[in-house]
Amino acid sequence: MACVLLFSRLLPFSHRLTRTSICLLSLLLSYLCYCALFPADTIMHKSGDPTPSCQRVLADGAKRRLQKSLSCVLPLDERASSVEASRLKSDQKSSLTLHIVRNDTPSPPIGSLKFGNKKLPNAIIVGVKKGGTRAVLEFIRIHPDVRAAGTETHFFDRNYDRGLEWYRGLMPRTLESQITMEKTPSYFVTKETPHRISTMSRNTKLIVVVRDPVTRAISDYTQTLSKTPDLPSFQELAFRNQCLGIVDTSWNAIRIGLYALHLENWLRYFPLAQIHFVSGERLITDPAGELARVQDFLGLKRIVTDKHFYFNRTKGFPCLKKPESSGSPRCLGKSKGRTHVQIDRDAIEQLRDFYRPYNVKFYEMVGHDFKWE
Ligand SMILES: Nc1ncnc2c1ncn2[C@@H]1O[C@H](COP(=O)(O)OS(=O)(=O)O)[C@@H](OP(=O)(O)O)[C@H]1O
Repeated sequence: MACVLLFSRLLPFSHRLTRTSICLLSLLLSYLCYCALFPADTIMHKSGDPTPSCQRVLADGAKRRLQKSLSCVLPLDERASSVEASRLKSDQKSSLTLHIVRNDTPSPPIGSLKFGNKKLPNAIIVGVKKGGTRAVLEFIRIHPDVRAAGTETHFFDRNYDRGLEWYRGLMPRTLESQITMEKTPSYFVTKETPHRISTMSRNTKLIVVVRDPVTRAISDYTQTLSKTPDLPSFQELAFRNQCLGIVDTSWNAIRIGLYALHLENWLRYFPLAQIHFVSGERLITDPAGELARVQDFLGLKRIVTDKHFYFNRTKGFPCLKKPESSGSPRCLGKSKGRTHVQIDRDAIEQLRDFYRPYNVKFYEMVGHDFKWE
């Protein structure tokens, strides 16, 4: 209307128009002003969506910021691999979304999203490399009373100088009732580690996933070869003199399999009862059985059972079933369960002969025959 009045005053000849023509002109001008002020797409939005667009932009931005804050609170690896963490995350996300819809205030209650405290681990999977350590950690952490650091910390072998507070900082937050875990397979063969862990706490529970040392060595070699294609052959590395059957114990892939020798070092600091041995072979054929024993050892209720696993034919390994709440079935990554490099039968037999006395000694020490023939 203001447009019309202004316009009619500015027109020098308006006084000559009749009352009817002024009315018609006013109507036309009103329409033109209206179109100029409210373009077509704005009008469509307004009729189709009751939320004012600026409010929508604010809400979307706030939602994005809150989701970002969430990823800071929960580390990526934990969110990716822990069923419990992803359940928690989706709960938090939906409650935050509700928060945005109901209030115009975009600031999230971030403080209230943190729960529990970061504690030093009560239990550590200390080895062995290529034994099945990732599988044990991923399977045990679906237990609601277990939370674990997602990545290998290497605190007691490579990062000890950083101090215990640095180590604690890597741990997930836990409630009083939950236990904290981590896994770093190289601990088992690092001389200083048993003493260092016992200095942190003599009560730390230790888990060692052991596997036939010959298969383990081939698995180890297969992994190294995938990163270093011009590596010498397995036989060249494993033997000082293959004709005479002299094994090169200085090669790490061979040395790690001397379980009895490494265990002696641990027994100087920890009683045998505080160390639990998981069979890497049975972990594949009967994951629920092995996990039942791990739960008993950790003093946990047997919650992880056979209903959590299924055998994935394509992968050739057990995987975790789809959790009830959300998510998809989970197998371990491509680097777990690789096809091994073919090694000739003679070399394998020679290595079996080499390891036999060490294996027998190991069975005696732990009071269990793992039947690595
Ligand atoms: N469920 C399931 N899925 C996939 N892989 C499984 C599983 N259970 C045990 N394994 C065996 O775990 C082996 C890898 O061991 P680690 O996780 O200890 O390896 S690592 O030291 O962390 O690199 C890996 O060794 P390779 O088969 O030689 O790749 C597997 O044999």
